[in-house]
Amino acid sequence: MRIHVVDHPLVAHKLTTLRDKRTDSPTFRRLADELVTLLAYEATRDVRTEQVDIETPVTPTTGVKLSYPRPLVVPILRAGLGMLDGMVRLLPTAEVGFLGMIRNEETLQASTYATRMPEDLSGRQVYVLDPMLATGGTLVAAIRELIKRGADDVTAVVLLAAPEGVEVMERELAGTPVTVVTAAVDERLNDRGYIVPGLGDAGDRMYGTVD
Ligand SMILES: O=P(O)(O)OC[C@H]1O[C@H](OP(=O)(O)OP(=O)(O)O)[C@H](O)[C@@H]1O
Ligand SMILES: O=c1cc[nH]c(=O)[nH]1
Ligand SMILES: [Mg+2]
Repeated sequence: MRIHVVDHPLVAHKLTTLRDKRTDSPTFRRLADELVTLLAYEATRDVRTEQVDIETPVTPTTGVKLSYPRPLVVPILRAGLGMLDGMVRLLPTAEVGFLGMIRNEETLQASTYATRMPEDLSGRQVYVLDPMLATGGTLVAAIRELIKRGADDVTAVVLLAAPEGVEVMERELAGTPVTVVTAAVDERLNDRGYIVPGLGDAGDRMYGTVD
């Protein structure tokens, strides 16, 4: 597994506002969207392309276009949904699948409550979106499902990662074609499995849940 931490002042600036507990839900959603677009630029560095012949008003030339089969983008509901628009803005022809997953806040075990994506992902590049890589349980389960369906290149785009979760992914997904692109790797997890300093519960902050 490869990990790429995007080191850029605009990313750091937006992430700082996202972390701030005073940032309200509409601003949180807008910043998450902008941040994903910046991360997507790095995450798609190896997106597959093919050569294409075109004519400019001046002369024939060759360029590139995204290859078929099209990439698949999979947001992990709920919080990953807030990253979808920012990603498909850069990849407008991508197909979109969905995975609904929830982490039990007592046991920290992830479970899947909804799956809607192609059965056969052979030869497909897949971009998984989830703002938080905490214990790693959610992303490991999601990526195992994608690889089981035949995906041969998976990139997870996350806003924040914990070192514990990165270690779990490296161990559990060793030898698989997986890359993680993130805005930061934070200090640690607390005893409730939250990232420190983190940004709190991404889904709650994005959608205004207060329970
Ligand atoms: O790395 P892990 O320890 O598995 O934790 C990370 C997961 O927890 C959060 O989702 P949550 O279960 O809160 O669901 P939500 O998006 O519906 O709020 C987050 O969006 C990740 O999916
Ligand atoms: O810090 C964390 C950990 C898991 N899920 C979140 O939303 N935030
Ligand atoms: Mg949540």
